[in-house]
Amino acid sequence: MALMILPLIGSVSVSESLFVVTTLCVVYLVLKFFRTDIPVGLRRLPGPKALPFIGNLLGSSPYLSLTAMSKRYGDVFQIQIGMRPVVVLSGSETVRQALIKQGHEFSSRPDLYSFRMINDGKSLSFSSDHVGIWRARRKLAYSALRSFSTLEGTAPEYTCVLEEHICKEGEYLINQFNTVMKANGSFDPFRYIVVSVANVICGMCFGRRYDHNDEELLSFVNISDEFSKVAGSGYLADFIPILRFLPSTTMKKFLSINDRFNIFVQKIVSEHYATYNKDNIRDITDTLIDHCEDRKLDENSNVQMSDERIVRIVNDLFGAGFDTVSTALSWSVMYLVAYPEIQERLYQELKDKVGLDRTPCLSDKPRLPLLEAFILELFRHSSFMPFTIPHCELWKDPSSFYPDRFLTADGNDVNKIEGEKMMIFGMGKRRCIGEVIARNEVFLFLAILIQKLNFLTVPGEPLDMTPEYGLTMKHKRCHLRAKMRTRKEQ
Ligand code: HEM
Repeated sequence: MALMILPLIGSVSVSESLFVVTTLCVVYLVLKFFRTDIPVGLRRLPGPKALPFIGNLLGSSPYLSLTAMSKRYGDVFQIQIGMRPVVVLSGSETVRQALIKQGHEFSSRPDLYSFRMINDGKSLSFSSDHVGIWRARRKLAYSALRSFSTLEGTAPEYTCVLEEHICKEGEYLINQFNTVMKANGSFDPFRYIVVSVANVICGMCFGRRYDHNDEELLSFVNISDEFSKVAGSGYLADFIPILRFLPSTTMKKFLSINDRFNIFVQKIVSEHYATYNKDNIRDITDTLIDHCEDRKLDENSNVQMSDERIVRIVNDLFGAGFDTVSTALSWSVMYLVAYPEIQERLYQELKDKVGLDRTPCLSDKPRLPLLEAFILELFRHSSFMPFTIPHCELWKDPSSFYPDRFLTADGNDVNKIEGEKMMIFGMGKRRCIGEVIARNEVFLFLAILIQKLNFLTVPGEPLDMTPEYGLTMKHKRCHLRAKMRTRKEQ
């Protein structure tokens, strides 16, 4: 700014000069105000030099820029995003030290402007509260999820209600892929997978499912990438506060998705309140209403939460439950297409260990080690939630997609020690509470799809596996083909 003004100084008026000097003073004072002083005896963390107001530029793939910086500055360094100082931790030991050994200190979330817009600022996942109320809500959410996912199914062939929902949605998904294939010759995998996955969590939270063409459901699940971009710290006004006052199409879209989502959930919660019967708890929403009635809250923390806060937990579960799992499954289909020989091996494993006459089930897991290894490798290689991944030095030949790295030497089992290095669900006090459900969903949906369908590219359309940055990184929307497996192939 000063460089641009200096050559002109000879021809400017006194009032213009005064204006320039005043502006420079204000800028200086603002910079001084936001500068964080280091307490005596402590050192400033290493890190790249930041530009005033803008901070460090991370480009469109922040996880790659940060990985490059960690090579230069080490496992603990500081950057500046806009006007906010940010400490970056990398390397599994450092992350473990922070999130497990010093778990309490690191269990909060930053108080970002965009996070306050999610779930009216009362989100279990995004709000900066990390003690009393957050702990009580997390406990409640966890127990509601656990009791509902282990509940018995409505028919004897299903061991639990989660299995029943996934099996039914898996069959609907196959029919849907076949219908669209017949009509159009190809399909957009995410568009259909997201509805099936949303239906599983809808079944558990609200006891209902939606049609693949339901406009209301599609109006927010099918554009969840817009939400993910902002929630993945991609919104500049979170870091440069003055930008909040400027019109922003990103924020407009973000607010609109949040609104549609809240209205959708609120309507169902109101219907549940109207028909609630203590002796017939139908789903997770009823469980939460039941808790409001009983006030059976965290006995240890003496925390009292409003009814509204308790019922809002269902927003968090539904929101966290569909975007993550559908992103994982959509990537899985991309990898199956990208590595046809692995797809064939997975099909053979299913054919040999489960057969083709019955639908796979959750108890088939120990019989299908290659599928388990494929899922672990998918989590590792796609790293679609990039800020929880372990340092790549942990893996031999990290850029290859190689599921066998997660198998024992004889190939008959999953190598548990290697599997436990996979930290896509986070760790410590904020670790994902939906991990068991998510792992089961990805496993069973995939087993059902691979048993029946062979996924292929569309001729002439090369596969683009470049991830698009967001809280959950998605592949670009694309078209694929699927063919029903015939008995002849067996
Ligand atoms: C493959 C699927 C999934 C992945 C990769 C995943 C990953 C994660 C990660 C990385 C976190 C943040 C951990 C941290 O901050 O350190 C998280 C939090 C969370 N997840 Fe998941 N998740 C998945 C599926 C699910 C499902 C199915 C549900 C619920 C049904 C769920 C519910 C939550 C909730 C409520 C939180 C917030 C916890 C808190 O802040 O206390 N997730 N998840």
